[in-house]
Amino acid sequence: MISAYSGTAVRATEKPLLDAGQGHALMQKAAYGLYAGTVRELQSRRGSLYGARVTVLAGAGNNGGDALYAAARLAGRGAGISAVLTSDSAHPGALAEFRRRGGRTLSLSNDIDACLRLCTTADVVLDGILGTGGKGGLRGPAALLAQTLAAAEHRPLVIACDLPSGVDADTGETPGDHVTADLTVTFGAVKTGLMAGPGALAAGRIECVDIGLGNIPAPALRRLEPTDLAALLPVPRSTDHKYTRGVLGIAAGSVTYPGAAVLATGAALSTGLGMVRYLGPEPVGRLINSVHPEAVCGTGSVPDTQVQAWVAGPGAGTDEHQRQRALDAMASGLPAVVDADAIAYAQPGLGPQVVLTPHAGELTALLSRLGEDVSRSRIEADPLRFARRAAALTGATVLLKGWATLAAAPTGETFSQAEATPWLATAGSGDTLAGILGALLATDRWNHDAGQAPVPGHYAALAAAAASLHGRSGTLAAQAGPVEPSRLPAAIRTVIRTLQDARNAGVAIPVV
Ligand SMILES: NC(=O)C1=CN([C@@H]2O[C@H](COP(=O)(O)OP(=O)(O)OC[C@H]3O[C@@H](n4cnc5c(N)ncnc54)[C@H](OP(=O)(O)O)[C@@H]3O)[C@@H](O)[C@H]2O)[C@@H](O)CC1
Ligand SMILES: [K+]
Repeated sequence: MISAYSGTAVRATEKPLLDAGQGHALMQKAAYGLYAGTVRELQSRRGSLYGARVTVLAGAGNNGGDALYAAARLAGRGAGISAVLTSDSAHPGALAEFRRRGGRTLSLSNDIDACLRLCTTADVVLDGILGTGGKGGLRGPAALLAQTLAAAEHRPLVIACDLPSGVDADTGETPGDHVTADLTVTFGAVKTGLMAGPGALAAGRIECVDIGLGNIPAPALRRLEPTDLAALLPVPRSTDHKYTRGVLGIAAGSVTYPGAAVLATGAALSTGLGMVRYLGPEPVGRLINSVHPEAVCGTGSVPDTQVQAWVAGPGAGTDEHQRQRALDAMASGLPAVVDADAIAYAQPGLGPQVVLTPHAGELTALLSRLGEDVSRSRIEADPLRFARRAAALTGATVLLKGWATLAAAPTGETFSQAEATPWLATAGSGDTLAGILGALLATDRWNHDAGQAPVPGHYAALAAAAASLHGRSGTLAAQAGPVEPSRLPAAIRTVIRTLQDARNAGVAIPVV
């Protein structure tokens, strides 16, 4: 599990250490981590460091200090080092060491063209303009620098020091121009802003360097890793039969949109469960059975159907019966995935076992109905805040889909998963995610262990697991070309088998 903390929390944890005079030692550890991360990246990309051109973008604060010290170490390995000073001042000790190692410096305010050239002709750019002390986006010439880097024809490798400059460490917002990195080497703890919103996209791959900060209070955000995912996947016990494994009710699809029901059913069956009971129009049931003969299809009502969890909404359109089933599923007290058209029926007072699965547009409409007018672009700029807000207002768990998909519990626990491939942005992809999550809810052991209340955030963890499984399956399927959602079930089974085989063998779980 990766835990992320707000920049504010990390700074508060650092404060006593700084007051005790350990600032220099902490900076040396951070700089060494950045140096080592850069060496690894360069060696894997070009085989050697010798002769690599490294340009540091150094701001006035400690972030620039880290990057200058790291570059000074790189000079010791044969790299040619230069720095663009983006402010009138720079960390004095780090600048002196940088120059002592032969680094040359240019001032951004003196010769902007030469500085831009230094960036676009580098092999590696170390971004040390702003760290956790940054406020607002990049300004003036530093903003131009970031734009030039983003548009460069031969883009150098960009490694962010602690976080890409211009990203808000607490929220992932990018209020103005910002650096986009290939790799972010972050210090002490992963910052929340690297795993949420535009910051997650700007961060690239994340490496965290331990600099001995000790414990930071409760994480703001968590991310499931393969071992966590494997532990949440359903494994049948030898005493199980189809009913004890878990039965999922699916009230999805309509005569207008029958395919959504087929996709949700296929994904649920591939995730592994005892049975799918489908409720919906007869022609849709017949279509499902032509692909999945094992699904039990009917036209009945939710209260008359015995299941452990529900999926409601995908492809339901304006079908009145499906609307009633979605309302009944939400009121049933059972875990329920409420997707697509059914999200419109969500009201305050739901429990955490109800998982709403909006994208940003659907969340805009939901929040507006709940009395909060906020634009889609505002939600996309700060998804963490609005996923949590929707969870607090409805009492439900909210899975907000996006580049980094967020799962927020009404009690505040939040997960971020970023395994998805852009190839998954296709019609039918959401129906598949709903089916996967439905299967995880139907087979969830808390469901079957009567009398035990799930821990807070439990349904958010399951929603995150579904998002991770969906993303990994999409990435695997994309290896064979553009992803059709109907191809995802085969990939889901492969990902699950890989995770379970590795867990059973007690070996490190490969990242699919
Ligand atoms: N603390 C520690 O123990 C350790 C910290 N470490 C490292 O330090 C980093 C935090 O360092 P930091 O506090 O010096 O802040 P940092 O982000 O470098 O710069 C602040 C400066 O930028 C300025 N400024 C602000 N916004 C601006 C803008 N939009 N555009 C332009 N300028 C702007 C601001 O000016 P002001 O607003 O105050 O006038 C101030 O001068 C942290 O991320 C990590 O890398 C590690 O070494 C490990 C030990
Ligand atoms: K930075």
